[in-house]
Amino acid sequence: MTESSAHLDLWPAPYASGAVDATVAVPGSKSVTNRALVLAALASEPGWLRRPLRSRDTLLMAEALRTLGVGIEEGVGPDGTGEAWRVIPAGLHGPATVDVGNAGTVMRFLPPVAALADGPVHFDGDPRSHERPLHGVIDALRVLGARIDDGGRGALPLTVHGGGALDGGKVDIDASSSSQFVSALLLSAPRFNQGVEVRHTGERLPSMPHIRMTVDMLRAVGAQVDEPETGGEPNVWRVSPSALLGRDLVIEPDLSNAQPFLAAALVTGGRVTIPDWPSRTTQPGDALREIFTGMGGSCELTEAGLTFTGSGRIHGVDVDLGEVGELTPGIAAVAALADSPSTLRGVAHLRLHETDRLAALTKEINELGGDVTETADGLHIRPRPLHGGVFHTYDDHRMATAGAIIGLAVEGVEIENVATTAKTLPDFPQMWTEMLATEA
Ligand SMILES: O=C(O)C1=C[C@@H](OP(=O)(O)O)[C@@H](O)[C@H](O)C1
Ligand SMILES: C=C(OP(=O)(O)O)C(=O)O
Repeated sequence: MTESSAHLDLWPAPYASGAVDATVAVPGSKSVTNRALVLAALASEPGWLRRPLRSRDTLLMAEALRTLGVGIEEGVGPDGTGEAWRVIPAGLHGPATVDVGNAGTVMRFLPPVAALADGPVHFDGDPRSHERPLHGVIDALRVLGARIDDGGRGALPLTVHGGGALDGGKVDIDASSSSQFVSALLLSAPRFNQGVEVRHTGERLPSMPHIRMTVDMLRAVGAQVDEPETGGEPNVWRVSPSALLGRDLVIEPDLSNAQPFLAAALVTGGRVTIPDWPSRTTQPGDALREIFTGMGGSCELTEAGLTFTGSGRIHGVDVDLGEVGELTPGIAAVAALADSPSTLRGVAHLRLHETDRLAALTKEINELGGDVTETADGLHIRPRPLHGGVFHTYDDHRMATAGAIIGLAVEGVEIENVATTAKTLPDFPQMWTEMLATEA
């Protein structure tokens, strides 16, 4: 926060002089790709992932699984169309070293996989990865029979001393700091000797759609899952031990990465179509249809995809984003440009995401002349006339896209380190520029 702008890598965020009118094909979902990779690696037969996301987070996941012995080959899908990964499960071996980068999915989903390997697996990542919560996974794995050396930190770096198999069984966890603790334990559980029974004992559990995604994807590969939403006990998930099927899976577009493009329609009073928007999905980004409609505009789901049309007015919202926390930076950016104040609630856990997102959004929007205050669990955003300036991103892909949204309406915004979007959307700057080339 103290760097002088002379040494910064700055990207002039394009200003929109008119209404955008574009179709933007968004690459595959990070959350679906990384779950599909883990499940395919644990299956008893080869499988295919078609149209996988290729970004820092998913390449780190693929590389980590390869390091453990899994085959992941480039190819075209069985029907001859589209780029694909063929995943060939194999015995999981240590010693191995896994770089998690700053990927929540890698640092949380892979220690349970490593517990099944036949040797030590060392995990480390970016400096920020040492600060992100992991205790839920570490403590739970120990209860389930794993040996983990974390130097008493309850966080990265750590070594999982895989014993070739894991007992599994019942475990209580507090997943109020990340839903990924629950997803991590469930994803590998079919391969635990006794499966797993996970009970969340803490306060609010964030990001429920992502847990639904885990359950749906487990069921799709043949796992038996009991869970609260289909008649199970509240806050308890059970996965039985079983073999998993290798599947041929087409990865949905990343609806959270569609957010900045939909926001562009809202902010410029234009129109953006996202092809292949799924008619049924567990992705949290699907909530944008309702949230952005409430902020001004309308959407229509047709054969062509989801078309969002801005009305030329942007309204503030009062909304609990606890289920869809990863949408917060983009919603905050739009809210800073609205005609009335907004309150974003239910997202205290964002303080431990890629960066402290509540502090970062507050500081960066205020430095452009905004009036944002942090609350215990979110943000109050009172729109003010904004001016240009540097928008710092703190190695957070969603800070970069949030700054780009503001830059559409405010001349002279410069995004520091826009390349950080490579975490989930490496082509963002080019896609953004191309979208704007179609201004009406
Ligand atoms: O399981 C997943 O794929 C994710 C779950 C959520 O994590 P938290 O519950 O830690 O917010 C979300 O924010 C993250 O971007 C992806
Ligand atoms: C919180 C996010 O990522 P991660 O999977 O690293 O938790 C995100 O993508 O907004």
